[in-house]
Amino acid sequence: MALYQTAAGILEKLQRKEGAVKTLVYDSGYKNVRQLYALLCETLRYSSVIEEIISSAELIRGPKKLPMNLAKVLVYDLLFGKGLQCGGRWKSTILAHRARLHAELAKLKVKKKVSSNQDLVTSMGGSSAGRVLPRYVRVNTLKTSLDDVITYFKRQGYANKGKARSIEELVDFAQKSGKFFLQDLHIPNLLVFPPSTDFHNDSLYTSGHLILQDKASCLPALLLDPPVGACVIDACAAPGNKTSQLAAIVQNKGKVFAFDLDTKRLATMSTLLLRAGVTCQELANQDFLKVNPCDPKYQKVSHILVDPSCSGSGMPNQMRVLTDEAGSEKEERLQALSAFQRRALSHALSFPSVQYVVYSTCSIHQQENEDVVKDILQQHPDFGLVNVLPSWPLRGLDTFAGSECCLRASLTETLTNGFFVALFKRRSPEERRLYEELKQSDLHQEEASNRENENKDLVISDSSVQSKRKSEQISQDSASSTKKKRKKKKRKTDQS
Ligand SMILES: C[S@@+](CC[C@H](N)C(=O)[O-])C[C@H]1O[C@@H](n2cnc3c(N)ncnc32)[C@H](O)[C@@H]1O
Repeated sequence: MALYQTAAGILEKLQRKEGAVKTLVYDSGYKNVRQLYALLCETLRYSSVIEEIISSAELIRGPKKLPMNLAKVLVYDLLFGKGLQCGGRWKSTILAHRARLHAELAKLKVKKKVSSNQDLVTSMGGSSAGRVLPRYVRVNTLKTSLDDVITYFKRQGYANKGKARSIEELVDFAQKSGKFFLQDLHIPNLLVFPPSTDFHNDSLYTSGHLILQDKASCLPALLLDPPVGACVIDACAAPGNKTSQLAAIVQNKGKVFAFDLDTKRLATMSTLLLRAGVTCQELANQDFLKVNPCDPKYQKVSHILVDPSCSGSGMPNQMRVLTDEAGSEKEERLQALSAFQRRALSHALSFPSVQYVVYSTCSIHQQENEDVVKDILQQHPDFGLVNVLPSWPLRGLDTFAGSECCLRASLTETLTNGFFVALFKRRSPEERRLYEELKQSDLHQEEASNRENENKDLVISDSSVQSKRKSEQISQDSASSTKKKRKKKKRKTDQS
């Protein structure tokens, strides 16, 4: 029963906005973190279906009524999960209603004209456009190679369907079930399996040869792309999936300094890194904002990954919780988060030798994404954006000139969790000179058109359009100048 009581307690905390699912799961002290997390994610995904069934089956009526959140997790496991796994006093209550609950589920399917549980969730707004995330599996090259893993899966009876050519192909693939897999078209060393595939008990997963990581969350480390032997910082690192990816990219040779404020998450991270064969890390239970950039220890840090705490609104199981928040509370929370994100990103850019900084969130909110990037670019003219992965279909929202250099990810467009990534590069002295010149000429232009406007009211709209065009040009010029330099490197990423 502890499983269901703990899960119900977490659902309550989520409703009181006391944290994100993952954090609350880690904080609960429940031993089987994976089991608890899976139960919560699925209960949240089925939430509207379960609520409707509970209501029509009149499950929580009467004097000794079952608490709503406990009812939700129990009904989830009875109808959609592994069957009830407890012997507590509420089990008999639920079992007494079993036939009625199944009947209400069947009625609801008829009403919604669907036959599968997944279609029912979709029809009730639980998941976008009937799209389901496939199972993404990153091959940990610290322990094995892509070829060896492919050979292993073929021996296990999985058919290799080759490399995907388009996101549409992945979408079709994700509708299927069976023993086969594809290689991803954007991320090298990423395999894609049908959604129902479960590797939690697979020996390659338990031994750290495979990392179960959403495709979008593989982007930041991939785009940062530190060279072998580089000195890297992972600013907000736990539970460490991106740290292990960074360690694989530098081939365990340089150094990965990883910081996190949360002791429990850091402990989980230690286990994850040990299992993944990471040896180049230095973990610190420390506030990244208090790390001294001038400490000689960080003198050689050339690449920094900033993946700070965010609303998590891009995670499918979080969407409902966030959209249910009252407007003003949501706004306050977003403001607090984006203030921290600005400080963390700005702090990263202040390290004296840093050349590249990648910023990412699993949020869909502009306040945590484009707005943060725009402000930071204004505060740090010595950095510009790199136009990463040109073949990626979903770009930053058009809120500032150059926002198309950023990447967005979503279930409907890229078949991933909702995500955002921007890569900053320190401008060379030549790029900085060019940038200042263009900025200066833009200011002159603006000044001239302002003076003109004082005299001629009628040309106001034309002048401001001209001024806007010019500022767009600046960003494109600086983007294309950095783009040329990165082109060779990024072509490699795109092709692989
Ligand atoms: C989105 S999670 C990071 C996920 C991680 N990058 C990964 O891929 O596994 C954000 C992390 O930032 C940590 N955090 C929040 N404020 C921090 C701070 N001031 N300094 C360091 N870490 C912080 C949180 O504890 C949390 O673990």
